[in-house]
Amino acid sequence: MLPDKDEPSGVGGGQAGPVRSEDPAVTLFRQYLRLRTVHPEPDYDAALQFLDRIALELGLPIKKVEVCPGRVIAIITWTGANPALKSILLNSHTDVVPVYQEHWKYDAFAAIKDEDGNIYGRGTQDMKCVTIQYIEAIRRLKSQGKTLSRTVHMMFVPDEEVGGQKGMEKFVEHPEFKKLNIGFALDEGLANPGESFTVFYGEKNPWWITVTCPGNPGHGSRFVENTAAEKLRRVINTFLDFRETEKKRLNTSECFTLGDVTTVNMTMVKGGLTYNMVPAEMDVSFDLRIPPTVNLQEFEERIKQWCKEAGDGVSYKFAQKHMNQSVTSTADSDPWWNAFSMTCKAMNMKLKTEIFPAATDSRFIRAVGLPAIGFSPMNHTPILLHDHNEFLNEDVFLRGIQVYEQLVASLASVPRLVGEA
Ligand SMILES: CSCC[C@H](NC=O)C(=O)O
Ligand SMILES: [Zn+2]
Ligand SMILES: [Zn+2]
Repeated sequence: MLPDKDEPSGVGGGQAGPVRSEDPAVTLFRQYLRLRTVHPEPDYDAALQFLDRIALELGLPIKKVEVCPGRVIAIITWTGANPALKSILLNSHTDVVPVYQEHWKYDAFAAIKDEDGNIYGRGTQDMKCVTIQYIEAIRRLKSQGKTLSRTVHMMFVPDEEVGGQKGMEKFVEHPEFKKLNIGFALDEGLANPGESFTVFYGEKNPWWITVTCPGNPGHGSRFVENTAAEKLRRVINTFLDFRETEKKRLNTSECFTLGDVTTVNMTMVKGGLTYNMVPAEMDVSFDLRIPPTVNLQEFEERIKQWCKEAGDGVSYKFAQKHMNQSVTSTADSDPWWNAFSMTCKAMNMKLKTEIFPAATDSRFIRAVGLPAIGFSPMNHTPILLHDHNEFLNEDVFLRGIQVYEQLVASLASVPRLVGEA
């Protein structure tokens, strides 16, 4: 299969048969996918240049705030008829995770479209699709001559995939963030293989923990007492036993989804110098994701106890420890949720509300007290974020633009709320 040319493309990957001309929104999506904003060295300049061009096309101002050296947040703003009202934030991150190219059918940065209209590339689901869908929805609303009462900000953020410390976590504390006067935010969600759309009203808290096990050193030919490895084994056993318990709870009547149980994965082990020296220290690291319903203080006490029981001197340290458990209202009486869910209902979309199993920049937005909903309009699509051969069908992508068109129009038309200017 031949890679499609950049533009004006149209043929489904060089197939014979009738030519379906490509929607310009799909062409733009494919152009954006070709930018290598991939870790560990994302080409953020390319993304910023692309966004400059978009702002120019839309006739909207773009603001850039460098929160850390080389880490710029860009904001394209469509001012509403009543700018004193709280605004709507459409958030997306510009970075993508790396690929194992040898496991991909096509070049992960060529945005190849196959004969079924499936577009392959890193970021097709996470979350370059959503970025372009926001842009295209605004483009269409503007070209229809619509004026919405609330201001809409599209925000483009770096470094979400590496934890957001130099991105959204910094920016929510920046005076420029306050100035945006945000009332409600949309951010990324996940695909759904069925007919429904999954909507996330909260997230699990990520805890990244390293447990250090000190022990007596000595010659590898002896029975050294109280070794690091013996303690390490106890630590691993307790964490992985807990993993089994949680795994068993999944898919039972009390826990329906991954968002309802604590996940534990052992992700790194370190220690030792040579075959014949008993090491003085061994380390093990875990990635834990804890639902907002868990008492975090009690949970940390359990970890403390596990370490104590593993032996003398066993200690732990956090590389990430998120404690904010705020969730966004999905009550019918909530004006934002009402606008969101009613608009989806009017489009005959079935929604499934869940807790996001991993972490997104929404956690920083919720942590400063703002409501945020995680939503990527991809149904009939396997969940392939961070996976090989990530793809999105162009029809699903195009339908998502229509969804945002309606959603943005109704969210930015939510009448003045109590306490608003
Ligand atoms: C905990 S910070 C890392 C954030 C990352 N986000 C997307 O995959 C995640 O691992 O969930
Ligand atoms: Zn993402
Ligand atoms: Zn991701």
